[in-house]
Amino acid sequence: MKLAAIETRIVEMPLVTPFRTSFGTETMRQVLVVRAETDEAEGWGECGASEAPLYSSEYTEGAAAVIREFFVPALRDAQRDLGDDFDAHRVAPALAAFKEHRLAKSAIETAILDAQLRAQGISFASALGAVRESVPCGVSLGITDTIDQLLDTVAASLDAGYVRIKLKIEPGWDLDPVRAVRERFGDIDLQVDANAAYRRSDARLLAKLDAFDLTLLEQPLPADDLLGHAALAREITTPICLDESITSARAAATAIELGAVHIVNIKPGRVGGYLEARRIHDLCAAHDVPVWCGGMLETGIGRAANVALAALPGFLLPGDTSASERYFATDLTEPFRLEEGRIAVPTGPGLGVTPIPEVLDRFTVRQDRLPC
Ligand SMILES: CC(=O)N[C@@H](Cc1ccc2ccccc2c1)C(=O)O
Ligand SMILES: [Mg+2]
Repeated sequence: MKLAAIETRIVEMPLVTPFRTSFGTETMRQVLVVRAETDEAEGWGECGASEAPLYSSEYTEGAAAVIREFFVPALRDAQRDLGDDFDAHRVAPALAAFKEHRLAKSAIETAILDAQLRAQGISFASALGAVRESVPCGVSLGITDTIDQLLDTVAASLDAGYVRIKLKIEPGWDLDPVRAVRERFGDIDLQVDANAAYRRSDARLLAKLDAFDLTLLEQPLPADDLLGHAALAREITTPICLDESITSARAAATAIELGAVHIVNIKPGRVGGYLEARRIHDLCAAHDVPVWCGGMLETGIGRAANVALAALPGFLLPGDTSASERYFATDLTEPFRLEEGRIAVPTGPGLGVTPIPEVLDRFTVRQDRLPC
């Protein structure tokens, strides 16, 4: 393939409701959208970073800068050296010298992979090894001002058909909301996500969650505290799921070997792309570790790729691949809809969806075209 240019757009889309987690509240999603222009097709990718480096160290403007200053020149060099052999599988090696910036790397790799697959007429799902035509969907519910507000959002989510409820928790908002949801809704599939808000000294408090028979407790401790998660796993019965800690297949292998994780939340952006996400899926399957597909409040671009990934064999638990309307009144692509608790896997070439030009233009606040 011949990569002619990478175009980056900073897009700002209002969220239908504020999304509050232990690390902050989002009311607008600022997303970096990447378009890869090749001689045969164009491809799309999305960077999961947000305006501020609160989930991880990456943030939207920083991702745009690292792509402009370092990644595009490196892709130019890779094309020069590889000629026609350049393709999406050469992107990660071409960018490997640059440390971290995985969300930005993922957006570039996805856009180039999408262009390649569209040119070949192959869907993302078949390229990744999907085995299902639709995937069961869970929903992630933010921290609310009152328990009653939370119970209303849980009721609305169950009415909408979501098959699993995930509650954000933080110190001071944990046992009470979980108990209230259990008392009101019985034995629904329920899990919690702390986004690293607790410490090892909170083990006795976290052990009290065992009474509520949760499917999992996601990332209770800091991303780099694998030994803490391993110790916690010996003190509580709720299965430990890791998100922020799992930055690569090697990190997943380490966490599994240390006994720090029972279930893995796979987020392609967090691990540098869909190809590494597939490797983590394969590694976890070899260790009988269930995985599910996490979410970063993606637009339809990232959502399409995530739904395809979630259709792989080892994705045994419902993910955070919620419908577009969970986050956006108007999505960049045709909206993803929940049907009987499931979302259909796109079947068209590449991602199978494309941004709607006038919507993309309406939400674009900045655009750069970087020749390769
Ligand atoms: C659906 C869900 O809970 N996602 C993340 C947290 C999260 C929440 C909000 C975000 C806003 C902008 C960018 C990334 C974000 C990630 C998680 O599983 O931990
Ligand atoms: Mg999480």
